[in-house]
Amino acid sequence: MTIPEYDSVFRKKLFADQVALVTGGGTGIGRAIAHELAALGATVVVAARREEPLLETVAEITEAGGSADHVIVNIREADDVEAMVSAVVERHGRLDLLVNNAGGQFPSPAEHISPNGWRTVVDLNLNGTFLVTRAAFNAWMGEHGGSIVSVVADMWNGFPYMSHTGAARAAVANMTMSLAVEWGSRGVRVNAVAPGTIYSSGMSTYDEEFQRTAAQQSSRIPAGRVGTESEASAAVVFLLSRAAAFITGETLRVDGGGSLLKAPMVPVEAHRNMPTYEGFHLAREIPEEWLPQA
Ligand SMILES: CCCCCCCCC/C=C/C(=O)SCCNC(=O)CCNC(=O)[C@H](O)C(C)(C)COP(=O)(O)OP(=O)(O)OC[C@H]1O[C@@H](n2cnc3c(N)ncnc32)[C@H](O)[C@@H]1OP(=O)(O)O
Ligand SMILES: NC(=O)C1=CN([C@@H]2O[C@H](COP(=O)(O)OP(=O)(O)OC[C@H]3O[C@@H](n4cnc5c(N)ncnc54)[C@H](OP(=O)(O)O)[C@@H]3O)[C@@H](O)[C@H]2O)C=CC1
Repeated sequence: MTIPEYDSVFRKKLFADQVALVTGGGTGIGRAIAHELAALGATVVVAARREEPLLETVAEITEAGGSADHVIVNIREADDVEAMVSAVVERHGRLDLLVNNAGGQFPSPAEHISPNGWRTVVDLNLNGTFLVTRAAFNAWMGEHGGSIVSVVADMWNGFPYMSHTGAARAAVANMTMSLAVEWGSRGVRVNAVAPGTIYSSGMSTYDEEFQRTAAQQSSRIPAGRVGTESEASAAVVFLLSRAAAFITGETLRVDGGGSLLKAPMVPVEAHRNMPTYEGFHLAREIPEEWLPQA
């Protein structure tokens, strides 16, 4: 059976002779990015903790005529990260493109997140992203230039029930701006992509109730639907490419307009637990019918 080519909107050989590292590249959005970059001529290294999905993705890419291999890494471990980046540069002689896609979290009301649960999610999404970015700069990009894109999330207006990841992703967006300034003179562009709800394989890591809530997001998204892995990939590939040569420090939303709506992701229960403030006797008191009814 012939493997159909990745139907990228970008031109073939766009990344010929370039080497890309995609963390979390064995599954979901990262896997789509790895496929698209390989179809555009890059040699792609996919990296994550579990070897099986990485091997599968490498096999798929190879079968489709692309060039790929893998490294096992826990991006929360600084030594692992250094070893991963050294392996890429030793094997392939360069590292032009970095996609910080590895990440994740669990849904929970904030008051039930344990201290270790909070630390784990921040460690993965913020500290891990920093460690990989720093290692790529020090091992190659600082001297030769490069392009970095981190996958964050729709954390504008907060991220209720995922407050740990919201805080960590907002921090990555801020770090993206800092590094764009620090590393511009070294020929390194640093950007981020903020997906809204994407129907990726990552969704199946959640329980059914959460997936139902995610599926209901369509009515709160101007596009009228959730997004695809390829839609997230296309934005990452654009920012990595020369088409974005004058873009750095940016976080690009890929959310069908969902982040523009002020409607809460989770409805607020009717309550009267926030007493009003009226500073003087002439103030207009909110009438009963304007207050939530029991
Ligand atoms: C709202 C509508 C929106 C609807 C809109 C939907 C938008 C969705 C947007 C986002 C989608 C995606 O990201 S999809 C991608 C999803 N993919 C992933 O999340 C994969 C990566 N995730 C992970 O690996 C895990 O979730 C993560 C916790 C981060 C790391 O796991 P580890 O095995 O390394 O960690 P563990 O040792 O198991 O756990 C470390 C601590 O975290 C706690 N912990 C772990 N899972 C927990 C859980 N489910 N609930 C409570 N606490 C948990 C543990 O109890 C530990 O704390 P102590 O017990 O105190 O020691
Ligand atoms: N799908 C969505 O709606 C959205 C997704 N995102 C983000 O997009 C990115 C990709 O997610 P998606 O494809 O949906 O889900 P996946 O769960 O499929 O992807 C997460 C990837 O990260 C890897 N990973 C997790 N922890 C580590 C670690 N400590 N070290 C190295 N690799 C790690 C996982 O591999 P392994 O477990 O083998 O290590 C996995 O390949 C994530 O950052 C996610 O949070 C953001 C907004 C929305």
